[in-house]
Amino acid sequence: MGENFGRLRPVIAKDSSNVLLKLADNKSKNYSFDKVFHPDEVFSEVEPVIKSVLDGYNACIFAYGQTGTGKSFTMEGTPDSPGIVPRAIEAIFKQAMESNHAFRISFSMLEIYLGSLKDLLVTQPTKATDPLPPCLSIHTEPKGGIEIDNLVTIQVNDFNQALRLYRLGCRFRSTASTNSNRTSSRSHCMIRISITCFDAPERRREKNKIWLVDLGGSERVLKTKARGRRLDEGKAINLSLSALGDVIYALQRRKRHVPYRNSKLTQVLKDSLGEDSKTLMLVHVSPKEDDLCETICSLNFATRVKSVHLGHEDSNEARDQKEVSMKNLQQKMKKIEEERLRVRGEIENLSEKLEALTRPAHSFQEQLEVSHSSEEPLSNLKCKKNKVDDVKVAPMSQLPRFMSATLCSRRKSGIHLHNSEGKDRAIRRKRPSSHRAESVTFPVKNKSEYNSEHSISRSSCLVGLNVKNSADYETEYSQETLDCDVKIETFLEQDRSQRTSIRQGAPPGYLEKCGSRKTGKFNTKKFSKVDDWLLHKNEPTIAGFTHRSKRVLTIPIPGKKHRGREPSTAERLCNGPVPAYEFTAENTASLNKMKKQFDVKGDELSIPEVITERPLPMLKDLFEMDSRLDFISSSHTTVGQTVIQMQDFRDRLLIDDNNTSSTPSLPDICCGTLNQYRDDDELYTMSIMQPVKGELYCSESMLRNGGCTFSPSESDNSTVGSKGDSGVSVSISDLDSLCEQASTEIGVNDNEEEELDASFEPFPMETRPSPLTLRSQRALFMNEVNQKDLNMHQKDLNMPYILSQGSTHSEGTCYVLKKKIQILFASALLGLGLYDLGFDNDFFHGLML
Ligand SMILES: Nc1ncnc2c1ncn2[C@@H]1O[C@H](COP(=O)(O)OP(=O)(O)OP(=O)(O)O)[C@@H](O)[C@H]1O
Repeated sequence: MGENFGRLRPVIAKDSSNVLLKLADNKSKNYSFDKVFHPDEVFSEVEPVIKSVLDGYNACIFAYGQTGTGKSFTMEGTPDSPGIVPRAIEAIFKQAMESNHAFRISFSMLEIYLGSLKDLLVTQPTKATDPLPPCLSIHTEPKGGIEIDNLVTIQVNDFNQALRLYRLGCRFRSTASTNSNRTSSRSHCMIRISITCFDAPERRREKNKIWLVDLGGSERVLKTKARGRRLDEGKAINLSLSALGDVIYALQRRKRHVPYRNSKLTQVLKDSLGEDSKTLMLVHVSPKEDDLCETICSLNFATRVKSVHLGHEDSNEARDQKEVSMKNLQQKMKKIEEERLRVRGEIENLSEKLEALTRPAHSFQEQLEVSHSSEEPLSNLKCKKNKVDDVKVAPMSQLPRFMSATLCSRRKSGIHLHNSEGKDRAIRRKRPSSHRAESVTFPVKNKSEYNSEHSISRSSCLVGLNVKNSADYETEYSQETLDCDVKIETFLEQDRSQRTSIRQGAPPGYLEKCGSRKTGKFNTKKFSKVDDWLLHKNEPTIAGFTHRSKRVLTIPIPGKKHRGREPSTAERLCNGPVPAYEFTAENTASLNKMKKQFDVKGDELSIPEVITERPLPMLKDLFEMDSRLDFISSSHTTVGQTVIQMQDFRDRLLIDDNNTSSTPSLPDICCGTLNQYRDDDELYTMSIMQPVKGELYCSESMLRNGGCTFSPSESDNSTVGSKGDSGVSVSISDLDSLCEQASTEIGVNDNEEEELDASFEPFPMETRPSPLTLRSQRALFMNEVNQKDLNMHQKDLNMPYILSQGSTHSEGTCYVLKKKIQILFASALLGLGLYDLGFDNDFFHGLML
């Protein structure tokens, strides 16, 4: 404050942030600031800025105000009362010392006089002969920093060094006496403290600086009445202050262009006013009433500077634009997500379809389940590898062309082609009109109209192929057979002449010599052929049956009660003990007869001479020992996964002669899959359905019912008893004839038969049940049972035992059927590739013809 205060108009500091300026007696104006300082409180606001400088921020502290208002006094102070500059320098060194980092502090000092930079640390020439100091120029570094070329920068190690330099520079400042201030500053004095710290990554930047600026005072030329050089100095100061105001205004309005280059002052302070710099402006005002206008201008300028918010905050407009852009992006993301989910769903659906199409078949049974019914001409000639009836396969027309099943893909995936109408068909197999056998040839009932030969692989997947011309598919079939180890051949009856050329494993001419089914002649030559075939099959060509020739069938002698646990199937297969069987007193006599007949002296009756003396038993041998096989009780054998139980077979045959009145329980006829029915020709046909759980029970009822038909079926309830769909039907008369021939050819003498027959009670002809009543117990729940039939079936439940072993050859049906069971049993023992060892095997059928 100068001494020429004149008349004062009080500037009232209402509180620490508001200033009330009395404009007139009844008029005043209020200004709000961050802080209204008491003289002793000024530096308290400077210390935080100093701390930011040590943290790497650029900073600027400048004093602004009317001339003579005490700016230089505030910044420089006095020796007794140091101003902002010395105290700031002192604070910098103090905080640097307290820091863990090592700082390099440099000191520079210049003034902007008449628009030019003047280094205050360089001795100014006093004579014309003195060399001129280097010219200072401002340039911008690549990183945006402002550097002043040729400016003397002196590294200072402590506060005193810096203070001496500062005082040295102050001595060169341009000052002059004006009407407003005897020691008026005629320039802008700028002190730069540069700080460098390399080992502090947490600092904002390695090298930063703080400007301590004592601005020249704004002055009104008319009031100061400056002339000449003073006037020029005043104009230059006002001009630079105006440029500073413009920069502040541009920063306040966040204009894209900030006019830094309008003055040297703003150019030098460019990197210390904007961006992330810390700026502290000290506004000085005069208390004099005459300086009211300058005071108002200074306060307005301070208010504008106060409203400047540097940094990267967005404007409202930019914020709105960002919000709109964000919403648009969110909508796009939502659409993309929806599209992604949709595509993912499609991919999953296609994957499921692909998996269904490529899923391997679990068993041949599944293949049968999905095989075509007889609606398609050749459907039952083809095997299907996969079960696809539950899978909805897209029509071919809807699939891309590249996804259309090729022959190879069908073969592997089990895709069935569509019928001629192009409809998808859930492939179902009813009773086949053809038969399958493994490595054997067999006749097929002439039901379908196809007349070509086809060899079908079990592992093939040709079920459902709408084969119209066999010639077109012969290549396919031949290809299929290359992939499998078991070949299945199907033939039409009228094509038997061609069978020898394509069958596998069977000796030539085998089937040609078989008797015709229709003739009812039991041509036993086929047994020899089968024997030959068995010998031929002795080669271990079928996995799992290479040791079958070593099997020994041990039959427990009746009367011996075997104790111990129930043997497992494996044990039974390995000649283990058969399940315990306790004979009653009624059959003891029969036992003794049988032991005498076979000259058995031990407790066990075995047939090693048949099975062990030869690599493989001959079927004729089995027939020769048919009576012995009658003793087979609960014998089990397993081939593959199928168990055949000759359940209670012996019990039906070993009835004491003296106990003819006994009424043994009706034997279990078959497992729940057996059905019988009567057709119009009074053929009593028995259909043994697919074994349930792999077990098949053979029993007496089979013997009593004139014929049997063993054929595969897809389910328990399908086509049972339907007329004409059985593969083989044998009339009673035919079977009788067959039985008679068979008993003769296999060498069963009359004496033996009579002896055997004597042990059984013949079933009186008058009480012989009608074919209908011959339905078994098990057939009750399997057949379509009406109330009428049910009443009749009640009789069946208590039906007396019927002689199974033909007492006369006229009732030899039982005999032949027994033979068939024996053959089945033997086949199971030998692992003759019976398909699942159900009675649907073609080998068995072949033997029946
Ligand atoms: N707070 C104060 N206490 C005592 N004296 C003061 C104070 N403030 C300023 N003065 C005196 O007022 C006179 C003018 O002060 P100063 O030179 O600091 O003003 P200025 O704003 O720097 O003027 P100019 O802009 O012309 O340089 C000086 O003689 C100074 O000693």
